[in-house]
Amino acid sequence: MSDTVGKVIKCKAAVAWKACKPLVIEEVEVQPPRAGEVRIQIRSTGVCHTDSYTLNGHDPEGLFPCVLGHEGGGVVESIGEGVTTVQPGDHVIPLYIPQCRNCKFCLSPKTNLCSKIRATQGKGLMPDGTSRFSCNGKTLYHFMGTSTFSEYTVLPEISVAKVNPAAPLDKICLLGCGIPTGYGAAINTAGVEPGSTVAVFGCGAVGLAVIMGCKEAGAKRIIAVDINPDKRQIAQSFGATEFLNPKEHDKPTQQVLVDLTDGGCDYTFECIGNVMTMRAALEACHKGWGVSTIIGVAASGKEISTRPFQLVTGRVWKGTAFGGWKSRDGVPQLVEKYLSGAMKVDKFVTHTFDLTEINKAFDVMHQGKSIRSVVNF
Ligand SMILES: NC(=O)C1=CN([C@@H]2O[C@H](COP(=O)(O)OP(=O)(O)OC[C@H]3O[C@@H](n4cnc5c(N)ncnc54)[C@H](OP(=O)(O)O)[C@@H]3O)[C@@H](O)[C@H]2O)C=CC1
Ligand SMILES: N[C@@H](CCC(=O)N[C@@H](CSC=O)C(=O)NCC(=O)O)C(=O)O
Ligand SMILES: [Zn+2]
Ligand SMILES: [Zn+2]
Repeated sequence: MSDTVGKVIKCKAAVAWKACKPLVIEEVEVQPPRAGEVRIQIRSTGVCHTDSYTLNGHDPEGLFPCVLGHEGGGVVESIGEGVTTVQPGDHVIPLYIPQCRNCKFCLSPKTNLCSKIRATQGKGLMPDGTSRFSCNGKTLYHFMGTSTFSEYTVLPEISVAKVNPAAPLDKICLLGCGIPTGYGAAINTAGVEPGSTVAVFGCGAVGLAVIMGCKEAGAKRIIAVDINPDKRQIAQSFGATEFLNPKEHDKPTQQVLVDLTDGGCDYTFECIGNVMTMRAALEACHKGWGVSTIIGVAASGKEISTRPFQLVTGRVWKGTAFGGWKSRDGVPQLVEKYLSGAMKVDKFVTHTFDLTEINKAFDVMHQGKSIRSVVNF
């Protein structure tokens, strides 16, 4: 048994003190897990666009000071009373959508949106309404129920997926968000069929994972849409058959796509978080049957619009969170798929940093240079 069990752990974490300010590496105190909770030593974490969105003050639920991060891989350090599904030493992926297996959402095959702890999670707190983090006597909020930008973090047991320890945590941490989200959007949410024509707006990690899912589903044409010309080559390496840079066209992107595809796409995906591209993605769908799936997270106060006629004439607007995966069941399966060589993960990692360099991960994201940065502890 580790000598930290039952004790407060002092460790390093990247603290978001205020919106729009760089993260600060601090010594934080992490309380032991309470009943039904698990304390995890985080070994690696990806940096997702949603971390940047929240740090930049765009999330209506964003709270400061907090510990961001939701794409982690780690090892269980200790467990609280009553925890039965994981034990110290287990390799785990923190889950921002839990799976309690009991709530009406978990019992429905139609959704992965377990709501057992959503209310407290959205307030930056553990299910008992308190935080496990503090720094110099000041309480820090949790983020997305995961807070992986810390050497240690505490999660509810229902928010932890136990995974095969043979898988490298510095790669499979990405199975905590971006890859399952995009891949699942194609496979689970949209249900892309063989022979389909699709368009994917935004070629970051999420969009590339959509492309990967569409290719696996047998899509005939996969049109990657991005304003960053550097994304052409990488999108094609993930399976895009064509690349469209809206900046190279005078016409609206939806018109370009409709013209290119004899009336529109069977499926489109928005992986940017911009309400204008959400509209373009919907309007690029084929009359009668085209389905557009929103994945991108738009800033506080933004609303989508289109002519209702677009829906009257058979286009469908959908959305997805974490690609529809029921998390504790799905993530270990995706890890096995990766280990079998049937799913790309390593290729998404373009940059690695130490915790002290975490702000550089945000810099390369904003410069359009990275797909995913992984921070190793
Ligand atoms: N629903 C869910 O469960 C999840 C949602 N998300 C959300 O998905 C979105 C994508 O995340 P992620 O892949 O990490 O983000 P990235 O920032 O890595 O990728 C976004 C891509 O879109 C490009 N882009 C920006 N503006 C436009 C535009 N107007 N037209 C075309 N392309 C554009 C960017 O170009 P450039 O290189 O120039 O920046 C970049 O290539 C975010 O909104 C994120 O918050 C993420 C995970 C889960
Ligand atoms: N808190 C925001 C919405 C943020 C959001 O939509 N998050 C996605 C995951 S994004 C991951 O990178 C999500 O899963 N949402 C489902 C949920 O229950 O939060 C807001 O209030 O608008
Ligand atoms: Zn994410
Ligand atoms: Zn549930």
